[in-house]
Amino acid sequence: MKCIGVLTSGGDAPGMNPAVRAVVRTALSKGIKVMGINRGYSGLINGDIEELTRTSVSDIIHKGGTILKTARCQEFKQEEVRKKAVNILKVFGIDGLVVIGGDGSFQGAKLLSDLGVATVGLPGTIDNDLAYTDYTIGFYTAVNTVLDALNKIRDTSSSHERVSIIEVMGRHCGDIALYAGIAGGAEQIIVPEKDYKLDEICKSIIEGKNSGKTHNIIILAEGVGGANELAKEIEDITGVVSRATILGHIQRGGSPVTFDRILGARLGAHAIDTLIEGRTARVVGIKNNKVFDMDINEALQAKSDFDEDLYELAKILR
Ligand SMILES: Nc1ncnc2c1ncn2[C@@H]1O[C@H](COP(=O)(O)OP(=O)(O)OP(=O)(O)O)[C@@H](O)[C@H]1O
Ligand SMILES: O=P(O)(O)OC[C@H]1O[C@](O)(CO)[C@@H](O)[C@@H]1O
Repeated sequence: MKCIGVLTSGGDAPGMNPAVRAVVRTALSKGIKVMGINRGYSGLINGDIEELTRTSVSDIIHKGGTILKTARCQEFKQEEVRKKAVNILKVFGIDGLVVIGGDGSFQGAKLLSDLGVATVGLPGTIDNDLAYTDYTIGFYTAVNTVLDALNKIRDTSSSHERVSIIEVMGRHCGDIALYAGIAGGAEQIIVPEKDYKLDEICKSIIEGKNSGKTHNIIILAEGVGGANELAKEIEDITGVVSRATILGHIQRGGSPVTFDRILGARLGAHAIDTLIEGRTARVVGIKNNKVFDMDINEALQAKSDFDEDLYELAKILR
């Protein structure tokens, strides 16, 4: 392997930069040239590609976003477009590709590997929705951002004696809601993996109020439904003033926390080792603090690993 390409795709995630840095510096340390592909698959099909050196990735370890930019590229779902991408890789002399992104990006990587490209996927998404790995790069930073907001909202919820509903990201995965809810002591955690009963939530709000509770925090994963609608329903039923806060893209930004920087470093380095050792159509991940690589098809088929124990613990502790 003489030259490796790296791209970031899908939603950006804090920690993508440390991962890119690790990919570049590990490859260079082994005598492999690195090409940075800008704007995900969109940049790949347009030949938006430039060589990366050690200094290209200096002073980025602490930065949110991705220096390579990212994009969503619907055309990549067409086989003729992917064939064009294969030709571009050949033109640039790239014989291995590291794709940093979420499950959609991995689908693209898998289909590229079916066309003979040596690919390795690196999990970069705040959602933590890739079941084959314990954590994805960006998840812990997003949880910290939510926690910071939750702490502040708790103050005003308490002063006004209101119900505060905080909507967080995670289309099909409740991990951001679950982790931030536990860490922030939310009264209710509503996630796509579990049904919830509005009547029971309202009953506990009224009981809490009667027993002198001044605040009431409900954390809601976006995949379940709208926070504003829920606030109105709760206010109508309980008579307690309810307000919604939708955190949105604030969760995708900011300096990566220690965990995401170290995860990016370890997974980035392992992705290069995987390619050098001739394993392709792989993804890298972490389980029980051990970095590993596995077949991309198996990884994409891994069943959701929602943490039921943590969810039950949240109910006891609230
Ligand atoms: N089925 C598919 N076939 C080929 N390419 C795909 C497929 N699904 C997604 N992609 C490519 O991957 C890109 C990123 O996918 P997507 O928008 O689903 O984000 P993601 O990687 O899942 O990240 P996030 O979890 O942050 O949203 C798409 O814009 C498209 O270019
Ligand atoms: O606004 P965008 O970039 O389309 O992405 C929003 C989506 O991306 C994610 O943040 C993942 O990065 C999802 O939780 C969210 O639904």
